Amino acid sequence: MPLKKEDVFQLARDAQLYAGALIPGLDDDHEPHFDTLNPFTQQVIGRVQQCNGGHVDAAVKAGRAAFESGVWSRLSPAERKRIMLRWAALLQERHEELAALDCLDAGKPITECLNTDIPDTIHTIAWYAEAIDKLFGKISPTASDNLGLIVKEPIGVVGAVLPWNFPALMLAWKAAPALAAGNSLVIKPAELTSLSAYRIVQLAHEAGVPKDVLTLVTGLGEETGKPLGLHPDVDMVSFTGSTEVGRLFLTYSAQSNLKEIVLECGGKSPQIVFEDSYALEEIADSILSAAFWNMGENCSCGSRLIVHKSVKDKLLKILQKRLVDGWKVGDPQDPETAIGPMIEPAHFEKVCGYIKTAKGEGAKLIRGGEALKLGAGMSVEPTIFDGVTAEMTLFQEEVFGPVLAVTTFETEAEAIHLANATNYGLAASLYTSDLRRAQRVSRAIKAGTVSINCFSEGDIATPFGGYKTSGFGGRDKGLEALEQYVQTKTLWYGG
Ligand SMILES: NC(=O)C1=CN([C@@H]2O[C@H](COP(=O)(O)OP(=O)(O)OC[C@H]3O[C@@H](n4cnc5c(N)ncnc54)[C@H](O)[C@@H]3O)[C@@H](O)[C@H]2O)C=CC1
Ligand code: BAL
Repeated sequence: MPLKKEDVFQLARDAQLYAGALIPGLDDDHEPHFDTLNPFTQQVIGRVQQCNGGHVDAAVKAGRAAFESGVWSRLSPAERKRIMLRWAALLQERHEELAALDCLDAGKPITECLNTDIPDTIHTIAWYAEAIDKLFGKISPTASDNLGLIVKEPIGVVGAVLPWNFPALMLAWKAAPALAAGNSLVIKPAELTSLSAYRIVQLAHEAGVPKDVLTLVTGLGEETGKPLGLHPDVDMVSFTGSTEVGRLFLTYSAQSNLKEIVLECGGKSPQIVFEDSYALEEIADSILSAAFWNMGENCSCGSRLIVHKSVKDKLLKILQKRLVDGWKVGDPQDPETAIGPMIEPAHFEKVCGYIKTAKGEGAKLIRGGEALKLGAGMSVEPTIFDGVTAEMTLFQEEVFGPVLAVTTFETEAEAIHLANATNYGLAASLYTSDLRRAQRVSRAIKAGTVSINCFSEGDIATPFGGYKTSGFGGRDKGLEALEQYVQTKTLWYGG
């Protein structure tokens, strides 16, 4: 019987939740482990197994043997699709349980988990399942006595290293295309949020994905993530997380077997509001969502508002009023809550540090800036700084919290210059009612996703990833993601 979210909340109160290795032969040894906490109550809600290099090696060996046996890699795409659709159906049956796990483990508002994270997780898996039996190879132009076929083959053993901010959804963004393409996959969730990953992988096995093909190693970055990055028999790693750790994966690859690396890292996304924007009341909610959705703990967070000087004061007034009327801060289990606690005390301190630095560098605090005690956890009031210049830390560095930096401009060229004036290039939004301006500016912004008159990461059909230090090696989502989990082979038939 699927668990209801109330049952999961009770299990968490009893500290009965668990996540650990899912590797054939090793998945009943739960030790050593560390505790996982509810960010709102700061109470232990369960245990997470601390996997080591030995676990990683066992998972990779299982994945390699399964890959060479063809049990999944040589299955017809239609058969893989059938199993993955069954997986999606099982997740649908369990969607309340999965939403509750991410709410409790990550402090994400339950309404978000129920309406966005888990439905998108399920849709991602179903979408790649449906895509995989509709991709055709190519025949090259040759003389009639030759035949050149260009075929796609799975890469082999893939590692997926995940962040804590969208635990279930980021797993799906990696696992769905990697498995649909026929690879074996070793998943390493973030140490702070492993609970939903454990359940989602169990359900994949129940649906028929062979246990050797899809394995899970829980644990810390150095002890579990690093051996995966350095493993000589892993063919590719797809990573989402900080740019700093993303760089490490490039060095792991260089130090080992030149495995392919795909990185989806941080951002400092601009939101440009031109003087000819649609009614400011109409765009205000979109601007606030970009800045404060998921407590600002989002790689595509629209953390820089670049606004034309003539409309700034009016827009800021509207934004502040909307923040008072909406955006309830509180217990993530409350369906009305829009802003929950920060993921952990250390991260809260980091966000507070950025607020302090912004004040010290001369930015003008116009809203928020205060620490908020939320249950036993901590959050930060949705915060807005005006007068932020391109030289300031708040303009340049990813805060990963609910802090919006406001900068003004006077010309279109200046707006473009400011938008591009960081090392990041993940996403951007622009607001204008001039179609030609929208076309010009969207092309000039160096970012992987540019939303026009809205804030969006697109949908599952559109690729997602970054320019500059926001990304490397490929994209999540879309058919582009599927392509990076296969390699190309030429078959040349002689006459
Ligand atoms: N998508 C994004 O843009 C994300 C950005 N971040 C940023 O990164 C900061 C730190 O957050 P973290 O969760 O600590 O992200 P992180 O980049 O440290 O961790 C992401 C993943 O990498 C693993 N990892 C960490 N150190 C490793 C190492 N030395 N070798 C191999 N694997 C390693 C972690 O266990 C986790 O699974 C945040 O404050 C935020 O600024 C965090 C999560 C997501
Ligand atoms: N917003 C989805 C990707 C990420 O934050 O890591």
